Amino acid sequence: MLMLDVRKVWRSFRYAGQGIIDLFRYENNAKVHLLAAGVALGLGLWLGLTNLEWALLTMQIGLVWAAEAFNTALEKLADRVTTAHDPLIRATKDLASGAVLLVAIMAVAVALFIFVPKLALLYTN
Ligand SMILES: Nc1ncnc2c1ncn2[C@@H]1O[C@H](COP(=O)(O)OP(=O)(O)OP(=O)(O)O)[C@@H](O)[C@H]1O
Repeated sequence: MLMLDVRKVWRSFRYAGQGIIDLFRYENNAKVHLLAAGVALGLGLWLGLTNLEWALLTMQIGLVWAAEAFNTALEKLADRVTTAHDPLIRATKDLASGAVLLVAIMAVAVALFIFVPKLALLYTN
């Protein structure tokens, strides 16, 4: 029978929340992404965005944070496997951080598409 264990769901949320707190508390790159998101949200509030632009911006911020979280998780797992120099660990970590970089580049591109025309309009009027 379909029975929902609400306490288990709540516990999972708490663990996930702790993961998010740890991410922004201990990971330097995540702090950079947090700052960048703050700047983008501030710019959005200042310049005024459409619902679709807010949706795109929010999505990009979420994607970068999630990629950073996955990257951090993989790094920790890799360090558990070995901290000795290892070509597969190097490849794993480079690929994971490459994924973050890809998403971050796309986020910058989306931000430019949204903000540049608005800033141009502001400074040409
Ligand atoms: N055990 C290892 N063997 C080989 N190369 C490694 C190893 N650990 C780290 N590296 C190399 O050093 C880089 C940085 O790894 P590190 O674990 O220090 O992550 P970080 O400085 O937190 O990087 P990131 O910016 O991706 O969060 C890796 O991308 C990889 O190229």
